[in-house]
Amino acid sequence: MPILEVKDLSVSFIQYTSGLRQQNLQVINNLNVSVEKGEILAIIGSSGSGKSLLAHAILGILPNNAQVGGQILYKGKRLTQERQQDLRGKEIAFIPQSVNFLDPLMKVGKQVQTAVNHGDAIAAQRKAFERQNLAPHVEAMYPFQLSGGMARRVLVSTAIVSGAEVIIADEPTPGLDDKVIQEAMGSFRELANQGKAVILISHDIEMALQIADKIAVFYAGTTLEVAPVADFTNDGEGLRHPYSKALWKALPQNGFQPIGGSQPMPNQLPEGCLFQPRCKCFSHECISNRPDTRELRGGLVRCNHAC
Ligand SMILES: Nc1ncnc2c1ncn2[C@@H]1O[C@H](COP(=O)(O)OP(=O)(O)OP(=O)(O)O)[C@@H](O)[C@H]1O
Ligand code: NI
Repeated sequence: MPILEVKDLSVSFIQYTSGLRQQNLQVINNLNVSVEKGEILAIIGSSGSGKSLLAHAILGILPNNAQVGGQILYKGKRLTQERQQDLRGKEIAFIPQSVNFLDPLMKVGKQVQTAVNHGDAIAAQRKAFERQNLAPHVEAMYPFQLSGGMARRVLVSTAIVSGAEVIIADEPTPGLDDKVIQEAMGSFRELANQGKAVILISHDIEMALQIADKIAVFYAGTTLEVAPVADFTNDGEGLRHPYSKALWKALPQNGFQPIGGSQPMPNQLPEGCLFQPRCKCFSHECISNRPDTRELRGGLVRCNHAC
């Protein structure tokens, strides 16, 4: 059984346009994804595809004007708002996209100590800092005194000391140098090897392929495919969706064959398949009929024609 399972998740925002007119902006559409203990699931997809919103929906930190449909299950039980509040930072830890989540007025050592749920907080913080290559004097520093890489490592330390079973990291490595990225990835692998489930959100497909066990490909607020990492090989013939194949072939080592067009905005989604306007192999059915997610060859796909 997956430790965390997202079934048919939808998120929309109620927006007020001119006067009191209401508009419902659908930003996540019937999204399905799951993660097992000991596994790293990478979520890839371009900007605006819904990666951060999925993380926020799992943690229960969406803004008040968000409406959520579908189900999120943790250990087989529905993750209600109450459970989300109880588990956040304890069993489900979040490494946010922005280092601004650090409290600017609190020394970073103290911040990490407050994330410890069991045992000696100071010892746990020091052990995590050592593991993250943060020198002992860093604990007495404030966030503004840290480099971007150090601030990231403090955030990773917070997740490590929490002892959480599910760790969700949203773009943990933007703008960092290779060495720091490798270190961060090493920490995630270590957590997975300890039996934790890690969800890693990333723009960087190559990095995701290096570290993850399973890749979810997001597009316009849904999952077009979930595939074991081993399917991203050769010509991509093991992949299921034309978009994942196109992403794979757009990588430099695969000939850098870009695809035309762009991801539709949430208020301009096509009626049928979300990828249809950019798809080379669409049929009449794809224009009128949005395919459901289905299981295929040990993965998931949302395409009328994948076989
Ligand atoms: N509070 C909000 N109100 C209305 N629309 C929103 C809100 N928050 C996010 N969105 C929209 O939802 C979509 C998904 O946003 P999200 O932040 O999840 O994208 P992302 O995949 O994380 O992108 P990035 O890679 O840039 O971080 C975007 O179109 C975004 O504009
Ligand atoms: Ni994001």
